[in-house]
Amino acid sequence: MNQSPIGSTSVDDHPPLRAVVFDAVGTVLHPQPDVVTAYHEIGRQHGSSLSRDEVGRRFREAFTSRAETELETSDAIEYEFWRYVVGKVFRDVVDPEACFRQLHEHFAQPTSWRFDSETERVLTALGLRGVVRCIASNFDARLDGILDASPVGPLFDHRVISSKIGYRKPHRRFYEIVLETCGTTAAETLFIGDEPAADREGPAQLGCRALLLDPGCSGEENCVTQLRDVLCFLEAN
Ligand SMILES: O=C(O)COP(=O)(O)O
Repeated sequence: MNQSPIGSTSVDDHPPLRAVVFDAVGTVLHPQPDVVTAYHEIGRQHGSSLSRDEVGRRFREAFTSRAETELETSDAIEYEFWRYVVGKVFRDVVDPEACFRQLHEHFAQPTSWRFDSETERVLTALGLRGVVRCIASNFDARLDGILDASPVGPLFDHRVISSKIGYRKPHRRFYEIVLETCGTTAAETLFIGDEPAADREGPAQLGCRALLLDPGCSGEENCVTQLRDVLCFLEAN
């Protein structure tokens, strides 16, 4: 077990943890191949001659251009956002709409994703302790199909998906709905995820405990390097 700083978080005054809420993409779920490789390959099939590096640069620019204030959503809004991203990345494809549809469908396929190798073990261990396990994601309704196709899917007691509830992380309402869904108070609930604003600061503002998952963190408070550190955190709290 690596020495992450989880023990440094003293929460003696908190009630026991009764729920763990996992972010999806970048935490328990990873695209295979990675997003840039998939975009580059599918773009190429549609006539794009962009380099992989250029695809990556354009993707990051388009993806991060989303206003932090636009946190209300729906499946239609998510669909249009992804159409916008693909359009920003590829201006040299023969049929932009066909390219977009293929990419959108690609990321709906369970075979385009893999679960972190520790997910099943961590969820099973939490279940044996009677801890509620929730997946809470800014991904859209495509996540349902991916979870339904995996043995990992039924190990989550609840799913909260932003496009279905109308709010994206870090909108406060998103976390409130997670708590209502889990039936736990903020202090009884631990969030874990790879995005500081969405997965750590957002839930912490409501009084939840929250861990950033970052393989590169060292010594930082409320940051762990691997998924199974959640179990150590529960032991220590
Ligand atoms: O924005 C996304 O699609 C990623 O969503 P997630 O990291 O909250 O699962």
